[in-house]
Amino acid sequence: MTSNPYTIRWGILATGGIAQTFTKDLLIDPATRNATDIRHSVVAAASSTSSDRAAQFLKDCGVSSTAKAYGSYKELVIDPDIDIIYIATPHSHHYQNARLCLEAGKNVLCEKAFTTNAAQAKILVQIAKEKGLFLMEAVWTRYFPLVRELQAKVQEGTIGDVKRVFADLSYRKDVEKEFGSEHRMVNMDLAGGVLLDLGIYSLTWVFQFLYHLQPLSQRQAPIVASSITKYEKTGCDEMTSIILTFPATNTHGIATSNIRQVSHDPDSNGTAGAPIRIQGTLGEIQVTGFSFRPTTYTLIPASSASQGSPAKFKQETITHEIPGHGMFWEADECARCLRDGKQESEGLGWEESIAIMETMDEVRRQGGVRYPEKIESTEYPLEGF
Ligand SMILES: NC(=O)C1=CN([C@@H]2O[C@H](COP(=O)(O)OP(=O)(O)OC[C@H]3O[C@@H](n4cnc5c(N)ncnc54)[C@H](OP(=O)(O)O)[C@@H]3O)[C@@H](O)[C@H]2O)C=CC1
Ligand SMILES: O=C1OC[C@@H](O)[C@H](O)[C@H]1O
Repeated sequence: MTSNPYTIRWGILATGGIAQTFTKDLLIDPATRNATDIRHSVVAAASSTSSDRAAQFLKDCGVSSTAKAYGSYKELVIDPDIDIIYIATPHSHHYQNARLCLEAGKNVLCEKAFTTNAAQAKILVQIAKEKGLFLMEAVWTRYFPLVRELQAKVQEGTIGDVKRVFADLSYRKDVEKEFGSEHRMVNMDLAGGVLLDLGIYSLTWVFQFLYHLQPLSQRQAPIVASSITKYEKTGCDEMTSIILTFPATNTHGIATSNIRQVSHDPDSNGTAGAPIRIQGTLGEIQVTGFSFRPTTYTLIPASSASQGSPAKFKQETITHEIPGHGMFWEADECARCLRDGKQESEGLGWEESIAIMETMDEVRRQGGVRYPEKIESTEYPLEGF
């Protein structure tokens, strides 16, 4: 598009699994996804463990040897050569880590779930607002072209008036063996549990249609009815089932999640039933595969006999190729927001991130899941982070 792409310089905070996946995606030439207006440069990484670990991380990701390796997050946030920091620590640490970055004047992309609770999210947003900084929750799925395409179809009325969205994510096969009682997925000290880790994707599918279909001036958080079953070993939430009612449109979202695989196999082509169904008066859209990394959807018209007026589309299945893991699309969004002087993304604005955190607070309240005081706290700074 332009001969002079806008380049942003990333600092990576933490060196675990997703930090590596994200960093590798940043290094993929944006032209392979037809993005010629922006570029990404990884200029530093920090590990709370040691600078050697940060250096090894950079090497493993294939980052240029000129990038800096820090042995603490505090050193990273004061590096003047960084435009934005990507936070990839466990949920329990997001509030403290994001606040550290914002207080130091850095823009932030923070992994999901944004924080452990809405009170923490509100404080981060307030600081970003006051300091004129960009802040975004890294719900990468929102920025997939496939999702944008579906949002446009729904907004155009392709499937009529949308009434209901079903969304499920339940897929781990051997939980006790894989996670035991210490892994961040199930560890209460790290804000583990299915809701903040996987349930947030089910909520994302519900929100990115039903929250957005509410007229802007009447946009409201949903009414929440939910149930939780706990994981015996740690007391974290293992299965969550949520019914959301969006009052401005009287639509319902059913968001379910389980750490364990339940019925459908997202690896399959959807023969056991699509985990995502967006249902309208003229038909529905079914999305198959892992709901956090969607590749395929099917448009299914309702039969005119049962619905009165016929749908104007034919049944069709569409597949999108992903030239990498797919985390670069959220990074591209950050680059464009910084270039355009925006502090928040329209794909997932502050108000919506807070509304989702409030929904998860309410689900945890209804199901009796509370994290240790230290990680629910809004106190800052706290020892040990
Ligand atoms: N978007 C997506 O697809 C995915 C997102 N995620 C999200 O990313 C975040 C991190 O997940 P993931 O990468 O799987 O986690 P990992 O356990 O693999 O990595 C977390 C990293 O955080 C740092 N850390 C700092 N303090 C602690 C602590 N007390 N305990 C453990 N780690 C600590 C460590 O890096 P160091 O030692 O270098 O400081 C560690 O390597 C979570 O918010 C998760 O929800 C996870 C997987 C996929
Ligand atoms: O965000 C995520 O997406 C992929 C899952 O495997 C992972 O547990 C989760 O954190």
